[in-house]
Amino acid sequence: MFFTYLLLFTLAYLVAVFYWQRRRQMRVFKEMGIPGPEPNFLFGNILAFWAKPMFKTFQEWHKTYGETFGYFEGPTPVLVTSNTEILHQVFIKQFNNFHKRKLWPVQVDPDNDEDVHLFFARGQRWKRLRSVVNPAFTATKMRKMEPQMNMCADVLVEVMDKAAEQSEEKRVLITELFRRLTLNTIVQCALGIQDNTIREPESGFLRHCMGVIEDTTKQPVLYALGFTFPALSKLWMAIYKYMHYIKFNPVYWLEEKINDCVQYRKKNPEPSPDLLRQMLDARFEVKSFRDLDAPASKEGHEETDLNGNIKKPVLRSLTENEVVQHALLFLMAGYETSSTSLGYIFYELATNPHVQQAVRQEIDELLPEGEEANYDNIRNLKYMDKVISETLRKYPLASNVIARQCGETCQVAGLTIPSGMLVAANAWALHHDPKFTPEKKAARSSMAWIPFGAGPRQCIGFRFAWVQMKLVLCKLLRRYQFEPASDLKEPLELREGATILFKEDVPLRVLPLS
Ligand code: HEM
Repeated sequence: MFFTYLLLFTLAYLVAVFYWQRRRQMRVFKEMGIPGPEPNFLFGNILAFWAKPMFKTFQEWHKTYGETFGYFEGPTPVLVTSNTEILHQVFIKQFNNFHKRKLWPVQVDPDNDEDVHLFFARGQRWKRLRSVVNPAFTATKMRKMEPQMNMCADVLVEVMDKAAEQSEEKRVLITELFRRLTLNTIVQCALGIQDNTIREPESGFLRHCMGVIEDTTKQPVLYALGFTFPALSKLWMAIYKYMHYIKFNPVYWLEEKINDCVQYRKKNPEPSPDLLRQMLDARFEVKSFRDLDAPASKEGHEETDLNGNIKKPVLRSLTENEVVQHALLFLMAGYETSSTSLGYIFYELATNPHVQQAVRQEIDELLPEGEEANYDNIRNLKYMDKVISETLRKYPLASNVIARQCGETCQVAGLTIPSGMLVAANAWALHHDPKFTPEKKAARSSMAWIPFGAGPRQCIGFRFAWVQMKLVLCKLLRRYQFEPASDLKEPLELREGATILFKEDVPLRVLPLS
């Protein structure tokens, strides 16, 4: 009996200590004078995202609490803001102290795991990876990849013709086609594989990439536990891996394909413009990534810190595992974002025919007599640039990843941000703020338009995506008139997955121009 009482007393004591600690942690925003929704001591505010997607919840909280507010993911405080001064400080000026991305509760350990790529890496490791991968995305490299992009767009036209012919109304579900196009393009440009995904909806690459994306939304309970008890992250990751051990994980299929490709390319080292060749040339035979991150002083080392200020050398090389992980990252980061963006652009063009006509007119004027669009001449299509910018302003589809974690406690625009706090950009509220409409573009802050994030960790594939979108626009607008199909639902209904995308595919009429 005594032991039962002792056990009950100990349990009650531990629960009380836990409760008291959580309550103390959750006072942080009140002490800073920052408003926000009342947190539950166990989950914080994450249950709100079960009822409504995060990007919509942020917009509602923005209306209730103003441009800067705080909430909790389990015990972790997240400061959400659309204040351009705070964003500028965090993403650019004080990047040295804010170089860490927001971590998800179930993911690899960014400091100790071999399988970490650029997206999750931090500190010197991130700097090394970014400096190796950056040269693969220069203007010169994009110019070399453009013929591949154009070839993929040609196949898209062939497939679109067939799809339109199958219905009397010439109705086509465009996002499914764009997904196949952008995956095919990235497989060719990143891996150098002549894939046929656009023609084959059942392609292995498409099925497995979609499987990975879908998987990010499939374990809400595991994710909730991860947010609530972040200190047990290794346990959540082990459970996640076990679940995939008994149920096939589509990532394994992709890793195997990429690994085969890496082995083949190592044996056949011909020069090629694809991203894999660039990374293989920077491959270095070491036992562990730690040997590459250790400061060294040999030739080829950078001598700057994360902001490019203090001297701290870093080796410009990748391990073989890092090459595979980056190839996988480019597939995943590149195809879904670009296809969803194209979906939004064509939806907007179909529902705003005068804008569609103006883009077409600009193409006809600047690329007369059917001159093929290429990397150099598409730079003159300035109205098209505006249409893409404006669409991404309306729909900042990758907004949920634009966040940073504070390293050491510091001052940001008059606020004391404690170590470990997350700062997230409220991109939807920011982009829809009447202060920052396109007409006021000249006067607005550079932080008012952030669909690709901001600062040194801004999207590395920005130029790749932009060139691809412009080439596709040229190809399709010269050939077709786009109109809403009879069953197009307006306004668009959106859902949140890895990106913010359409709840259902977008049906448009694709009418060949005479
Ligand atoms: C329209 C298409 C795209 C959009 C809207 C988009 C958006 C974003 C955003 C918002 C971020 C986070 C930036 C930040 O935290 O400041 C990001 C990061 C990243 N994106 Fe993209 N992206 C697109 C296309 C691509 C493509 C085509 C690739 C690769 C081929 C790519 C590769 C990456 C990588 C590797 C990162 C992580 C960079 C780092 O942490 O250093 N993205 N992207």
